[in-house]
Amino acid sequence: MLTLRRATVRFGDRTVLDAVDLEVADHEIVCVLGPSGSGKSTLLRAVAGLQPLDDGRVFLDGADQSGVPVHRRGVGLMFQDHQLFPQRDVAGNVAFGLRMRRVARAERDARVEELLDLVGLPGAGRRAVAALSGGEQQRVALARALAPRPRLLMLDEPLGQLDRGLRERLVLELRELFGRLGTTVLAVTHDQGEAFALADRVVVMDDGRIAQSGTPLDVWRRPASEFVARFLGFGNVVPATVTGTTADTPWGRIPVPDGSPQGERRLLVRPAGVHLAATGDGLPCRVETRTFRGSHVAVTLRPSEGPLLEAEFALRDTPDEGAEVDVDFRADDVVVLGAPSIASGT
Ligand SMILES: Nc1ncnc2c1ncn2[C@@H]1O[C@H](COP(=O)(O)OP(=O)(O)OP(=O)(O)O)[C@@H](O)[C@H]1O
Repeated sequence: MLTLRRATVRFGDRTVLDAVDLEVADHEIVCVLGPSGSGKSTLLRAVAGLQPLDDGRVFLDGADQSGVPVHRRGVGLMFQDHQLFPQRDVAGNVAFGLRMRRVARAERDARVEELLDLVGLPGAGRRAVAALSGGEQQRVALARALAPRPRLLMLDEPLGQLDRGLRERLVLELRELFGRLGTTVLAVTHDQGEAFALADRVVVMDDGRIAQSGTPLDVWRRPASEFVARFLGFGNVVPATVTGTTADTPWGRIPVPDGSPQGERRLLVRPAGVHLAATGDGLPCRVETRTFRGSHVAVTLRPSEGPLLEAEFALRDTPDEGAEVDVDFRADDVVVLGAPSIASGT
């Protein structure tokens, strides 16, 4: 449906999109994730036709979009700040794209009603947008973007300004809605929770390039690089020498999954891979901090050797702050990262 071939954008001598290849299939929901400045919005703008490419091509349904203006691309856009028209009521906002396409009045009204039902605002057509809550405005913006039946819907930080609870609810609603409508979606967010909940596939960007692309589960389970691992919030990344199913690390010898890359590597231990062991059977550690996280407790451990270790334990197993414990490691939650180690620091 959407194909980017070596899409490149430069601002002065800075390459903000660096020969990006990306495909989005019909009905697929793809979320582009990455730190601030990694080029996510530029990617969306390039697909929409708001940002010319310095090199490479964008294809929609196989057709090269070079020279095709924004309004001819058949894409819907929804930005973080909604950009609703304050002087128009809800129906006037939702009908905007339909009016631009000169859709007849009766059809327009019917479509607006249908859309407002769809986004959970039935009968809200006459309300003033200024009197709506943030979440309601977000729904109106979504209805407006969906009204002309775009072949591709693009969302830039769609839930950015809303509070956390509302975001978590809306993201599930969005996923359900897009699934029901069969909408093809390319969304951009810096919030990994949002991306993982919404997407069929996540694409992690690092400085204008794609660092990893895969299902949320794949990316979570097997981050491709230290950059991706750290971006996902994993802190236990150390240099290691991998031989067979064992790795020599600053925390001692630990097991790694069968088939792991061999030799000098970076290695990630997910917090769930750190387990309490019988005294004298593991790496001695002191419990530094405990943070209650609902279903588990996140614990920082200071080992007798090596850097601080992040662990998570079930509520009933969590040792007290200051306690001395021994831990061992489970291979299932150890990931030998792909690229060879760059010999430096931790
Ligand atoms: N019109 C422009 N002129 C010059 N530099 C620009 C322009 N637009 C974006 N940039 C720069 O390009 C880089 C990528 O910007 P972009 O907005 O695509 O990043 P992003 O990943 O979406 O970031 P954020 O999450 O903060 O929105 C940034 O360093 C930004 O300052």
